Amino acid sequence: MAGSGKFFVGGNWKCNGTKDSITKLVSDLNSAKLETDVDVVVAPPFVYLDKVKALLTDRIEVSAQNSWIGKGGAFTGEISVEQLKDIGCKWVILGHSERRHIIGEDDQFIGKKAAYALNEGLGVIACIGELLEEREAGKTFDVCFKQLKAFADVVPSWDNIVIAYEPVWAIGTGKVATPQQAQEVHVAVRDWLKKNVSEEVASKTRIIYGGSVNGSNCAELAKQEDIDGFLVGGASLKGPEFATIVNSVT
Ligand SMILES: O=C(COP(=O)(O)O)NO
Repeated sequence: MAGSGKFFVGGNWKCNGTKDSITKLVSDLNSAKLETDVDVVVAPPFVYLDKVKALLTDRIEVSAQNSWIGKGGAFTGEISVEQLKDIGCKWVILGHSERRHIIGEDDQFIGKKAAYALNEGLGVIACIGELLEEREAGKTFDVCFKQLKAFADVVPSWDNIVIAYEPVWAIGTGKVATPQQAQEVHVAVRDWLKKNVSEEVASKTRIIYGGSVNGSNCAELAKQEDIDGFLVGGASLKGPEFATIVNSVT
């Protein structure tokens, strides 16, 4: 399995940063004291991936924020899994809600991307999560299970998958899910894996939470039994705060 820690914390830098700000952020991350049982991954914008990989110590891996659905070639604007591996990238975030709801990627397209990346040896951070109106309509589990099924139908194995539950209404809003709200969905996801994949996959797969996680709310969330880490957006752009979040999960 890519990464052997019991816990997993990713920093999704999204479309943020400059050469100078990222050099400073990496310097802060390199000097942070990080708990050992946590796999730590940061996902810079593509243009800075190689630079960040070269500057980071081995303690932190890099992830892409997306990858192409197959081999490279005449696909203008796309980045292939082969190219990501060529620069030492070990992970890719797929199915992020911003790619689902802004770019328009559907479940099957995302599932095929995940299958290709896994078959080529990348780890996949597989994102799921409901819209506010879906939660208010009582459809949270239906939405998450449908998104999960689109991965399960095609992935070759679950060994290198981390599931990130990111309620869309909590992303970038400051409206973090309560520990109880997050735990309820994480338990349901683990139960879905047990029923639809296997007991072993259900117990081994790390299920992480994302959506307005910060240095103040991470400890309460991390106490929940089925929260195995975080996928952090805004707070991951601040090195010391991201280190606080990493160290809160053990
Ligand atoms: O999208 C997110 C979460 O973003 P925020 O922490 O900024 O809510 N992670 O992938």
